[in-house]
Amino acid sequence: MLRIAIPNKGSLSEPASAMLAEAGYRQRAQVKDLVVVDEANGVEFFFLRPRDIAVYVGSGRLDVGITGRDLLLDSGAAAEEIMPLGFARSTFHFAGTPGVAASVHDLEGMRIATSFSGLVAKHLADKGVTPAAIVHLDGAVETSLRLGVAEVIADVVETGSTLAALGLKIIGSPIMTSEAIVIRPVGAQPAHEAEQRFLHRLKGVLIARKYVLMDYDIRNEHVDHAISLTPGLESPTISPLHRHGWTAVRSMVPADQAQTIMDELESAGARAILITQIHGCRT
Ligand SMILES: Nc1ncnc2c1ncn2[C@@H]1O[C@H](COP(=O)(O)OP(=O)(O)OP(=O)(O)O)[C@@H](O)[C@H]1O
Ligand SMILES: O=P(O)(O)OC[C@H]1O[C@H](OP(=O)(O)OP(=O)(O)O)[C@H](O)[C@@H]1O
Ligand SMILES: [Mg+2]
Repeated sequence: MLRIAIPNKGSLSEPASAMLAEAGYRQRAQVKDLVVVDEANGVEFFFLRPRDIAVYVGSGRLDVGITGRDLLLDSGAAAEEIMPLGFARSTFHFAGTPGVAASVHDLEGMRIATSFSGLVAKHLADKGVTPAAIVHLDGAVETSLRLGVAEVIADVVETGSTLAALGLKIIGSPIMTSEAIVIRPVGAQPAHEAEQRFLHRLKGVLIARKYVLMDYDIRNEHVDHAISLTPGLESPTISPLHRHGWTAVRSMVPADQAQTIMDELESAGARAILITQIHGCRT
């Protein structure tokens, strides 16, 4: 059986489970369930702390896992990213009270509080900066400044509202950008047929979320122009309409551009333009 690590809590947990359900896998009946066996798909899911997932996968005890890119780098585990999943997007920054530092080089000799000590230590070493200390905290890192534990923090930023609420400013450029990813042990090949199927299913979910299906009718002489607006992933489907001189076109288009493309098709003479949501996909 393929053994997969899934986050049991935090920002990664719910979207990861939603994606697996969309991919047709059995999910937890209770939030406290630690293991779910999906016999039909040859998969066993282990619900683990997001931080521990890279450690389990890096050790080879589990075949694949879903975690954050920042957590993978922070762990230093011998696991590698094989697929980005597009949720739990964030950036990772240094921050402090206004004026405390302008760039990473000003952090020399300062105390830096973070939940990502491995990631911060590596980044500072790469930049040739030696802090006085990296203070490891489990969370609520922003509060550490007010309590005098550190001069600067390094933390996850999504909307920036936590920093803004405390009057803190970002220092320098982002240390990294992160999102949920699939990982496997460094150098491992897909061990099981079930692993290939798992990756294909997730890829299918990503495409189904990103695209919609567009149908429209257009006069034959405008087909070439219309197709340049809706080229599809490979090639659009073209069928003759019963009404003479007209063609029906079906194509996949990026969901976030669908309305603009409809405007352009309408101007190009297309009629009966329909959008249908895609519930599943294999390319
Ligand atoms: N506000 C956020 N928006 C988007 N992604 C986030 C946010 N906070 C954390 N993450 C991402 O979630 C992952 C951290 O997961 P983890 O579950 O350890 O922390 P968490 O989501 O902050 O949960 P908690 O702090 O409640 O334990 C990282 O990849 C991080 O980039
Ligand atoms: O830029 P924002 O949208 O404000 O999001 C970023 C905040 O979200 C996370 O905190 P979380 O709520 O997980 O608490 P934690 O600090 O205890 O991890 C992160 O650690 C930041 O504090
Ligand atoms: Mg958090």
